[in-house]
Amino acid sequence: MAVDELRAAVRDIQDFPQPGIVFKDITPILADGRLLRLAIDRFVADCEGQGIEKIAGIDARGFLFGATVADRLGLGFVPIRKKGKLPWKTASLSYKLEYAEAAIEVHLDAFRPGERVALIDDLLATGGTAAAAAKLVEQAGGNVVQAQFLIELGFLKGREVLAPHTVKSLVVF
Ligand SMILES: O=P(O)(O)OC[C@H]1O[C@H](OP(=O)(O)OP(=O)(O)O)[C@H](O)[C@@H]1O
Ligand SMILES: Nc1ncnc2[nH]cnc12
Repeated sequence: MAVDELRAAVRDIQDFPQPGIVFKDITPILADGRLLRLAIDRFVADCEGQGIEKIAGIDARGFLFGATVADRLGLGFVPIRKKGKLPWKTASLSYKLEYAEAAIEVHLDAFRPGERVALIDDLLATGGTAAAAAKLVEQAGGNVVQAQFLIELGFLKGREVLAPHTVKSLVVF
């Protein structure tokens, strides 16, 4: 099955970026044209029928998938960036993730009021990053219809942190 091929290609790196973390390395998927297309096809299929009007991608790995999906669907793409990178007026939030703390920002004029947004990132772990991103989209006027991930680490229960938003993941570990 296609999803099993994606799962098999993810590489586990022990103790990165710090002891105790098993890092899910997606670069083998990015490096394989067939697998990359397969992943993008699945992301696109999960958007269909949802009336999505804009894609928001989370810095940095979420840009790889988000912008590609946006292009496939003929939609605009909004970057949710790590603090200090966006040049205009922003909404900003600090958050905790599996192995760090950080802050992300979005431009305040990124969405039309009520615009239907799919939020895309490579990986859902504790949900800290995606929950902060969803709040930012809403502070900027967007309506988060769903959050989509290549990988979900189910045992970290990020899905519960994102509730009541709909979560769609291609591969669950
Ligand atoms: O669910 P969480 O516990 O919040 O973790 C998930 C986040 O962690 C990683 O990003 P990271 O901040 O390492 O940034 P990168 O994409 O720039 O590597 C990953 O790409 C997600 O954005
Ligand atoms: N275990 C993990 N592997 C890759 N990216 C992550 N982001 C947060 N936790 C992660």
